[in-house]
Amino acid sequence: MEVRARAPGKIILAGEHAVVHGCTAVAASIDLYTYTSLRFPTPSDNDDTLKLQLKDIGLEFSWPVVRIKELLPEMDIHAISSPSSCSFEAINALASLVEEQNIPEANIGLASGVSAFLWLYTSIHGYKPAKAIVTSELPLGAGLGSSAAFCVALSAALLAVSDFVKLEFSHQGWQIFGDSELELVNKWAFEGEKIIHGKPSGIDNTVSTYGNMIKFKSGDLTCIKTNMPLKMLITNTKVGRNTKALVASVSERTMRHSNAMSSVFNAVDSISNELATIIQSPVSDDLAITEKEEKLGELMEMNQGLLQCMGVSHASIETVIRTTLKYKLSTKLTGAGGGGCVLTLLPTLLSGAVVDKVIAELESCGFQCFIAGIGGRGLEISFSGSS
Ligand SMILES: Nc1ncnc2c1ncn2[C@@H]1O[C@H](COP(=O)(O)OP(=O)(O)O)[C@@H](O)[C@H]1O
Ligand SMILES: C[C@@](O)(CCOP(=O)(O)O)CC(=O)O
Ligand SMILES: [Mg+2]
Repeated sequence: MEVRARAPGKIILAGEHAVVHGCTAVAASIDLYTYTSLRFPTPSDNDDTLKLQLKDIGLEFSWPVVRIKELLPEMDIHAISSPSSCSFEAINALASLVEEQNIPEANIGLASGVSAFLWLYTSIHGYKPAKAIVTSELPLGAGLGSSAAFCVALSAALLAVSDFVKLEFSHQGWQIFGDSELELVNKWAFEGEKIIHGKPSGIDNTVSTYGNMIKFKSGDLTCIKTNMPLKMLITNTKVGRNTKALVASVSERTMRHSNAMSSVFNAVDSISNELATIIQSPVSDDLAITEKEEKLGELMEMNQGLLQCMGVSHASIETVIRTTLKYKLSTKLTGAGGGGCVLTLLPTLLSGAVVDKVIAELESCGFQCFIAGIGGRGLEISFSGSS
């Protein structure tokens, strides 16, 4: 039997970074997914390895399970229901197991993802041989939450066939988990995110697990019901960056200027709350929508200014902002910044011709533009083959 899971990426409409420091943020899932499949070999396969294939990247990693046993301490399988953090010793052991795979220098960013895989796998299935295959529609390391989607899809596939979660599975395509399973997936995915991000807020794994649009503060989520159409242009600057390093740099700035940064974070908190209120308030007509869009655009610009104060903007992001401003459109970075993806609010009454012009101008700078569906599905799983 094979289990598959898919988990969406996300955009953050307001509050990235500040959310790591306990402030409110607003995020929505997008209709781009990371897929994982998991299969255990049969005895006749005579295969005693754990394999991870990153299909679209064209890389495959393989560890004899005895090698994993040598380096990683025995997991307490009863701890599946209460995920625990990876110890310092385990982090080092994972790093050794990953190092032995000689990841090409050009893909070295994947090392933390591979460590997270090994940690999640061995925590849930111990030293059992298996093959996991991962593919993703998300750009990796671009602010759209690929790390969280990876951890959520992986945790879900692993838990779906664990002794702990006994699922009534049907063979009818994508299904959703119950509330308690979703909660457990989200907790495990958060542990995986810690390995990749260092100090995640948990917003990315939460929105990837539950989908929709959410308001998130200190681990608590509130579902936001949107009362207006919301269209965002996503521009990938294609400038590579690393969330862990950016989150750490904001924390360092916070240590240096704690009062000033706490004012910056408080301002972001107010922006996120106001943005959520606007999105949820009822609309009567086109004029009301236009007014709301103007307010949202202004809040996005204010949030971008504060992200710049935190030191996470980038010349490429500023280029997108300048370009879209020529068309009176509001833009902010999304995710950790430092490059990666940028959001531009596309008002309902904006003509298709103008949108095409903006996209053409941005793409002429070497950026890549797309419009994704926002606030849709969260995690889903499916089974195939005989059990
Ligand atoms: N499909 C994947 N396969 C393996 N690792 C992944 C995958 N998706 C994400 N990752 C891991 O997450 C890292 C990117 O995460 P991050 O820097 O947080 O950016 P983002 O989450 O915005 O894409 C990658 O460098 C890799 O380690
Ligand atoms: C910067 C931050 O707020 C979002 C990071 O998102 P991404 O990994 O860049 O997609 C960090 C976090 O909330 O964990
Ligand atoms: Mg991430």
